[in-house]
Amino acid sequence: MTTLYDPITVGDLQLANRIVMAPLTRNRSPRAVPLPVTATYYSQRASAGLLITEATAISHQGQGYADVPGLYSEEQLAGWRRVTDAVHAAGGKIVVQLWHVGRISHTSLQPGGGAPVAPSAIRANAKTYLIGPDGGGFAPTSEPRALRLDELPGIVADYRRAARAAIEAGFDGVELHAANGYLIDQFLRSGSNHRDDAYGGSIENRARLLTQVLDAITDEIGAGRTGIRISPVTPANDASDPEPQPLFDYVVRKLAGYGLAYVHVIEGATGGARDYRQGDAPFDYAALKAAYAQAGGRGAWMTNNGYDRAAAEQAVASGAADLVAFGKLFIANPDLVRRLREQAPLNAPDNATFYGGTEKGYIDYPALA
Ligand SMILES: C=C(C(=O)O)c1ccccc1
Repeated sequence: MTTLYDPITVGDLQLANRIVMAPLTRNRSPRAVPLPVTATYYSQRASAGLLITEATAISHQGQGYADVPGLYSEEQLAGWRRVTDAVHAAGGKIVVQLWHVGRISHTSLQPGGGAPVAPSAIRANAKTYLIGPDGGGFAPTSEPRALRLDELPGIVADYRRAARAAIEAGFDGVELHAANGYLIDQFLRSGSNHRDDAYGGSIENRARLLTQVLDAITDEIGAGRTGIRISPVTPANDASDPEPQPLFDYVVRKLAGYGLAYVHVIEGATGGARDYRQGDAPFDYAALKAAYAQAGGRGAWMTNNGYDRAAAEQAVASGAADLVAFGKLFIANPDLVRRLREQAPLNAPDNATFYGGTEKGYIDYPALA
């Protein structure tokens, strides 16, 4: 019987186990440049089968929070090379999550102080994290402007460029962030996409940007080094669609044709209730996985959100998942793999130091003796 601790080949990547560090925003990259301490943070956790970095902006326009990293300047790439070198020296594998926030941003973070961009000019009922003269805090996101058709090829090119930059920075691959109410999810969900052109209305149209971005990334670096994250029913960042099952059934059937390394699925509300639902019926994750397989999907299936050791072991043993991603548990337990395998006690995460700050709550969690 397959266990959480067995190796697995995921696309072009050979992973030592099926325990994944989920992407975790930590707001510790001033001027969007990862600091040397970030290399320590990720290399401490290198025993994970796979590390997925915190969400990383593909462009200045794609930035939505203070002190989150980017992948679009030489200084940022140099910062990430420190990280990939340190992780590889520790025997780990790491991919970078490629992120465009769309409307989840603020004019103070945008090029020239402009409006954030989105599929439609619909303000999200959401907040973002800003740092001002008296420190960090959350503020309402700004009113976005609708992207013009002629701007979309430029955004696709930004994803392609970032994917190439990721490989140059030493990453083993990329994860396309298509979840949690950010740009690609804003196009997918009818609550945020009211376009009346080829990128709005039908499910096929709302998924068009996703497929064009995946075409570009997989053409640039290969599908075997490309994963994707989706969140069918999350309400994060005011994401909403009343019919998530047909929408994401279509999405995974399209994903099946790419030969991706993996599909990463947030089950329920991100960081919240696993049984959260949008629309009339509970979301059927087994049906989603079956639709992907039926359409020829061969990528690994990664699940996330609120798993403990028993649930993760059960998910892999039953075949419901090939890998399980852990977020907060990896913040507090750099040696989570060992602790799960040995059923050792777990450090409790300190919520007060999740976002922003220094080494406290970042690299000072103890490993087992
Ligand atoms: C990138 C994020 C996501 O995917 O939800 C994020 C951003 C800010 C705080 C927490 C999470």
